[in-house]
Amino acid sequence: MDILPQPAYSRAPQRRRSQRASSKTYGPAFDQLFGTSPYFAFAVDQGGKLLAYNQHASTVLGPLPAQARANTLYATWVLPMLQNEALPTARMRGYWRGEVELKGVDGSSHPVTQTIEWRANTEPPSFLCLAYPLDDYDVYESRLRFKYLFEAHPHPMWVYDLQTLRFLVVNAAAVAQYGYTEAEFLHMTIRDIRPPEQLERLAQNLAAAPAKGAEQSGVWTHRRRDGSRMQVDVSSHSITLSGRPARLVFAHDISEREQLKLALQLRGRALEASVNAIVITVHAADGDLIEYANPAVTRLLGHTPDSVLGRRLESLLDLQMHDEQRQSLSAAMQSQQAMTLLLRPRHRDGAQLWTQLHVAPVHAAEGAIGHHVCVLTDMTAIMEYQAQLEHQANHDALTGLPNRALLKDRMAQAVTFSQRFQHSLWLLCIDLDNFKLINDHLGHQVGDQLLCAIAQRLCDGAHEGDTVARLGGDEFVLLLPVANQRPMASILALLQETVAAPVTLGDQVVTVTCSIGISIYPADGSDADQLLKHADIAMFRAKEAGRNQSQFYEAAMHARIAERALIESELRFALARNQLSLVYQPKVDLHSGAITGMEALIRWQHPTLGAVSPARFIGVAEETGLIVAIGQWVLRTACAQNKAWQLAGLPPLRVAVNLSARQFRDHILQHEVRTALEESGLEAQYLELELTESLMMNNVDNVVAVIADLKQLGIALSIDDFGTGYSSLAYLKQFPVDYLKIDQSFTREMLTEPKVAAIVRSVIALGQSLGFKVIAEGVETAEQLDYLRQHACDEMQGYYFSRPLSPEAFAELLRQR
Ligand SMILES: Nc1nc2c(ncn2[C@@H]2O[C@@H]3COP(=O)(O)O[C@H]4[C@@H](O)[C@H](n5cnc6c(=O)[nH]c(N)nc65)O[C@@H]4COP(=O)(O)O[C@H]3[C@H]2O)c(=O)[nH]1
Repeated sequence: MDILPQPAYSRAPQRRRSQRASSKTYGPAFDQLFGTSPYFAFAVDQGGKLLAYNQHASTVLGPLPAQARANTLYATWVLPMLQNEALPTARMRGYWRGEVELKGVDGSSHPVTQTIEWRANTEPPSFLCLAYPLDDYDVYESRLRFKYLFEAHPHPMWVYDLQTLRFLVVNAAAVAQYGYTEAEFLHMTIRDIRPPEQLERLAQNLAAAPAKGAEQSGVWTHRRRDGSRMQVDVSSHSITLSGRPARLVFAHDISEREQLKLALQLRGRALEASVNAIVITVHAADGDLIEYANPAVTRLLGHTPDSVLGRRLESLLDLQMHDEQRQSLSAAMQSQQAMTLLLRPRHRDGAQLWTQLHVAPVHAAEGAIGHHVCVLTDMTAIMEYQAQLEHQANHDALTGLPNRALLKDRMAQAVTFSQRFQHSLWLLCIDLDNFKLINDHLGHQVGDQLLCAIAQRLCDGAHEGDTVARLGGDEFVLLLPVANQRPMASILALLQETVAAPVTLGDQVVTVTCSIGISIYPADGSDADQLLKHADIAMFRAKEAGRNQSQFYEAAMHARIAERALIESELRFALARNQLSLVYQPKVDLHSGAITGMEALIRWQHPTLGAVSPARFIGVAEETGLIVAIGQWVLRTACAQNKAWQLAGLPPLRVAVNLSARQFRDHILQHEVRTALEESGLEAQYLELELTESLMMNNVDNVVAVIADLKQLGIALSIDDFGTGYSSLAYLKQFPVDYLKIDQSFTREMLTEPKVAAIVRSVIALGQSLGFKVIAEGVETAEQLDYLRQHACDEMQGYYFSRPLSPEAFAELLRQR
């Protein structure tokens, strides 16, 4: 094993011939190989008889006595240990190596490393013994060093022949780590432990092998016996082994280290690439200081990582404004456990953020907390979105006012407050009058703008603590929590004035009034729902009472609302269930007494409610829109009935049908009228439509256009309830009407109220001067009849002549006359 630094005397090997004495018995090959070797070389047979020895052995150990040479070696050069242990072991295993002391003939002692190889194929079979002298202490010590550095080295080491690339010697760690036995290694070349893709690199490396002794190193992939691979850090030195150029290789398995390095690199990269700001603080006597900050810190807080090193986390987060958060942070940094906090740090530019801070303590080897890993997640967008969602859930999208949900919440708080401090609480339900008309005529955009403008005005007038809410549509609510300290009457008046002030929307000026319903805590309800319901009822009452009014809730209103709800639900099925019918009231010429026509009046016979008068359900039908379908049915039924009477031979008369404003709004009236006439076959001159005065005056432009269309068909038109609305004479003359109908309230009072009588006379004179016929409704007495006749009223309608009659009764009346 001459990989040891060679002893001084071996550097100039004596190339003398070996003793020839035994060459015949052991063969010339021995002389050739070992004759001039600077080491001890000798061969013995199984009995210990010396077969050959080289010159170095004979020179250093001394020539053997003749009988020893002839008989046995043991008595001279070899210690008993060699005889008793080494040779039997070599015989058994093929090889033995160990340190022994050879004994010179003169009694001198020669420490050597002895290798013994069993050679079964020589004649006779023999042991080839090679020994390296260790008599020099340095050599001995380097041998020991070798033992520990090479053989017992924990990392694989080997020597390979630079020409054949064969392994010449491998250590135990190589055997253990590569999985090959030592014998297998010695039959392999260094190519065998390389994966194919590295062979070219190996070849290049070998070609560029450095000069003797120079170190070469690099990271390679090696293959184990089982095919698995490992990353090895290889360093090698050129040496000479048995006179041949070789390289001593040291291979350090760095697979784990590389994996660890990769894992660390990945983690480092993850830290750098994290969208969350990550800060590592180190524990210091007077508080934790920042030791590391990733780039996300800049994105989140505006500070560069370098600029925050050595600072405190608390100062980085700039939490001066938030005492409580500062305390929580300090508690988290002192806690032994991971903690998560919601904080409001400040960006370097002053912007307030929302962040979630997760603080995790890192324990040092001794167990104490050495570091804290602090992860800051930007929650600003999430929190803002959450706030936005909350706002959306609690506010009206159009006006931004609190919606019903938030109003109820505020009401619940206000009720609690009022209970505790014995205050009263007012709830005002404000509904815009005729808002639907504005929407329909001016468009939804203008409608929306108007709602926003009204919302703004209500807010402007509200006191601190009041809530202005929008419940949808044109309905606003005002919650006045400490109302008993305020002059409510003036508040209501001011409210109505505020709403009614003209609003300029683009190039239009819009004016809208409102109806206000008021409920008061605790008198009108003990909770939000009740108070809202009752304010709503009162608001409906205000609307019924003629709009632009305010109305306080009264218990009786509740019954009316309940009845209205009942009517509404039942009316939906009235048509389909054939519960509706028409009665006809004759119109009579005041001069001739002849029947000139009849007004068709609707009747509803309900199985449980009985006969429901039009006064109870027409208004509901108009509000719910059911009047459109009901109106169509009335029109078709009246036309069909009139035609049926004519076909039955009765004198042709004109049937008058009442129209509601809603029927005008849907723009299908002309179509409906034509269809009713066509289906029934009735000529247009036998149909009259009665329009109320307020209907005509509220939609002048639209009504004028529709009336012009209808008049072209040839039908007659009358203005119903004349005198109850606010007719403008300027408009009146635009309508091509045939009749003015004096409202029955005037007929009823004209004989007792001189002013009413004057109105009646004026209407008659006005109508006739405009070319209309005038008909008085509700004539019940002969006196009324006389008065009307006296003042040249054209026609009358009333119980005095006849109540409304069923079709059969009406036909009978006609027949009798
Ligand atoms: N006290 C008294 N009343 C008299 C007298 N003569 C007639 N009346 C009643 O006066 C109302 C006249 O009808 P209107 O003014 O058009 O007033 C009608 C009309 O506005 C509406 N209406 C009735 N039928 C219809 C319909 O088919 N369509 C529409 N849109 N409204 C209708 O309902 C209102 C009430 O109808 P009715 O209850 O049938 O009431 C009828 C009639 O029965 C009298 O001498 N004394």
